[in-house]
Amino acid sequence: MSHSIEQPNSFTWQRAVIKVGSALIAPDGQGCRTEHLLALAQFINASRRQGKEVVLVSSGAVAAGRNAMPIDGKPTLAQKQAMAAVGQTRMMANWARLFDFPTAQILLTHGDIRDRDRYLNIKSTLRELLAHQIIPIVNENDSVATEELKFGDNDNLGALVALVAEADTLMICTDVDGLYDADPRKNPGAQLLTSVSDVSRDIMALAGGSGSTVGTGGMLTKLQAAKKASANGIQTLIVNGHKTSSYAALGQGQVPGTLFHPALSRSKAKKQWLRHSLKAKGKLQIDSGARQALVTRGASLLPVGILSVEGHFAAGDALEIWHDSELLAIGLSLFDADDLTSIKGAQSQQVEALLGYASHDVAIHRDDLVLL
Ligand SMILES: Nc1ncnc2c1ncn2[C@@H]1O[C@H](COP(=O)(O)OP(=O)(O)O)[C@@H](O)[C@H]1O
Ligand SMILES: N[C@@H](CCC(=O)OP(=O)(O)O)C(=O)O
Repeated sequence: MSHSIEQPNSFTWQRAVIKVGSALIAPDGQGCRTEHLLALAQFINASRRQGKEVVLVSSGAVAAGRNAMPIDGKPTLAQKQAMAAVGQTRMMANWARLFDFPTAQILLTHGDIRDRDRYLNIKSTLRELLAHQIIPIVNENDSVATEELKFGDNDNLGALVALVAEADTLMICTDVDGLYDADPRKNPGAQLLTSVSDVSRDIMALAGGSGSTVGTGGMLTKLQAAKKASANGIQTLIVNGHKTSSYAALGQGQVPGTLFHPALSRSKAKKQWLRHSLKAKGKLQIDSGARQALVTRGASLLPVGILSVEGHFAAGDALEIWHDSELLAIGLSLFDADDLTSIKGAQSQQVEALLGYASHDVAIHRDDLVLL
């Protein structure tokens, strides 16, 4: 088996997606409480003071809206969607009370992340919010996403958000200490696994369903999320959000639950993705100043350094970046071929006038660019 029962490992992180399950928001299965969120909010505050960045993925809309719509028996899908609509605002108000900096709501469906234009917009929005020290709080758009409410879960959403947000860490806060070798609610002798290096079939087979009335996926969706994150160079932690000691340990760089190691480094994962999963749709020639900025400063590519644009491509497509006869880098363009041709060589402040609309001031953001 590829797992081990060891002493807690230490770990470091810089940008985390923290996923908070319904059980922590609504411990009684309905309404919204702060009981289990205070210690987490303090941890987030302290982490931000150290310059770390956090995106929250918060469940709990359905549970938070449940007592506004008393019904007999199991709610129908439409009733759950209505509960989510009521509960989402309550849940956001609950979070806002815990932070002394602004919070922002982002509601997503899986379809939004699959659509290239929407994906780019989500990415840019997250980037801007983080740059302005605002904490994005993401949830599924339950009221519009039929199949998401039926099959969707915020653990897998958390992994996708970690990818879009370029996070190095996914922390899943739940009501259990981590991954056990059997569901601890049913097996009192179950052992906690502190470190998992490969989310193999053996590991997947350990997962049972949700133990609470409000949780959606149980341990299985957490393992799916960890697998996805790991394949993209992101580490995942499952921690018990019911225990304040979890956050104290995290604050000291210790792992209080289960740590899933990334399968490869983030830069390698990104390089593989850009190199092998995406076919370049165009070519840019850049000048020596831009080459210098990319290579020595890891800077974004500005329109001013672009000498020529070749190919038919849309915003979001991969482009090769050349300097003379040297293939330097691959990156995702923020503009389509026509717009990039119009703004090549221009100063960033001229972009709006040239295109006729306000847009990005870089052509390829440094996070979307790998040097070869
Ligand atoms: N192997 C396992 N190890 C730990 N917990 C497990 C395991 N299998 C199933 N579970 C259950 O998963 C639950 C957590 O998932 P869930 O109820 O969906 O929480 P959340 O609302 O935080 O997503 C635990 O309370 C536990 O009963
Ligand atoms: N989007 C739903 C929660 C879905 C979900 O995955 O819940 P959970 O298993 O508690 O993380 C809501 O806000 O109620």
